[in-house]
Amino acid sequence: MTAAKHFPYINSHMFTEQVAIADIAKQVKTPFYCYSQQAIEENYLSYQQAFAKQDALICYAVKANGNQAVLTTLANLGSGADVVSVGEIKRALSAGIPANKIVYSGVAKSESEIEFALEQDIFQFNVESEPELELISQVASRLNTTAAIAFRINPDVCAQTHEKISTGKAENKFGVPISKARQAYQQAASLPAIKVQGVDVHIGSQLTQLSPFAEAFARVAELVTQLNEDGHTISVVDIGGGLGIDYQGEQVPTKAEYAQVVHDALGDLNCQIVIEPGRSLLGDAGILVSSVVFVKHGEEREFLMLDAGMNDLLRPSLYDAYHDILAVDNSQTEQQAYDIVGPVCETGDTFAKSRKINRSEAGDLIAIMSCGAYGAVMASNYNARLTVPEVLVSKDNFALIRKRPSYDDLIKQDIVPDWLA
Ligand SMILES: Cc1ncc(COP(=O)(O)O)c(C=O)c1O
Ligand SMILES: N[C@@H](CCCC[NH3+])C(=O)O
Repeated sequence: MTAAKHFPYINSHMFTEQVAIADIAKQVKTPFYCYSQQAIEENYLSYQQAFAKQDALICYAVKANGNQAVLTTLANLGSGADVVSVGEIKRALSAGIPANKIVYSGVAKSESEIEFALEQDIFQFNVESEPELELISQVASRLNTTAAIAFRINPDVCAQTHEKISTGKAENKFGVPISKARQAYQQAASLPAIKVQGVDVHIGSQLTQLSPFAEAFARVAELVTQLNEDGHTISVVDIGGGLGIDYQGEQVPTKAEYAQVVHDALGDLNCQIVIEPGRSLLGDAGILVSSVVFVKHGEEREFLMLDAGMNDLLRPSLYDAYHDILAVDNSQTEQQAYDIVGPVCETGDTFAKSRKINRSEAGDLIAIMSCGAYGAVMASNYNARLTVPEVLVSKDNFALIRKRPSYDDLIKQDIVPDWLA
């Protein structure tokens, strides 16, 4: 829903100062992802404004959209990065995000990944288990350096979101149980090459209620007080990401309301607050543009067959996620209910069922809305389909920010052993 605000020119010929989606489609060919630079900037600035009264560092969650042009847009605004792999550290650094604004999350960091992060001297390791802590201590000792750490605490709070993207319940793989946290910090303080710096929490993604945040942050606040009493110096509280966006008319909390909850729970601790937003920075800033290949009159349903598939945008198949779907040209106003599907050989390759949109025909352009986050990054080559290009629109300009690879590139990734040739 909200994405429509950033792409007014999709459904209208009135906004001629903007780039028309149809013009991009002519040059780039569908399917392609299209992002609005202005929307990304607006979203970042509204976070900055909401947290202006707190000592806060925004560390964009690179996993939501790791395109170098997207990262550069955020780096230019002063953003840090929340990363989960060496690949994401390299992407962030290459976009100009300094290492001292990088926090590193993830449940299974390997020795070589830890070594790389230490060599870059990142701001903080968000440690998710005791064995990980021990490995970081060993590697840091070997490199004769110190690792600044926070434990990611699992507060056992229900995030009231889809179960596949809920991370803060006791049964989830993430973090150290809050009941074991003081013990874990004791261990950290006793290990060489470790500097205890912060406490981290992230209870899930696409949260549309503030109460789970409030509950988790209250538990963190209590823990920070206890840890300080235990003799540690906690100077950073990393509150993770998770603020949801409006996909289907949901009433989502504003960034200001979210910041108020943070302030109410953590404001007295005298800590720097790290925020790791992903979806709420990128989600409504991107769309997937596709063409209708065929309209098929099934026995029970009308199918709109698109050239984009589940390999390009996995969210509807994986989470039954709702995305608004619009006809790019709205000169036809008659509505029709369609099952909107892709070309992949799976019944699950369905973007929407019985969805009413403008009556469409083969060759028409269709926009799938609000897929700037967890869209292109989750794409695959399933069915030997090429990953789709990405485009960034800025005022009346647009630029290709990711090329469509060739089939040759795809085929050459595989190696046929000599004995088969
Ligand atoms: C540790 C961590 N931080 C930040 C995020 C970003 O979350 P979101 O995109 O919901 O803001 C995620 C993803 O859920 C995450 O796992
Ligand atoms: N991939 C998920 C979000 C996962 C967040 C990662 N911790 C989505 O598309 O909604």
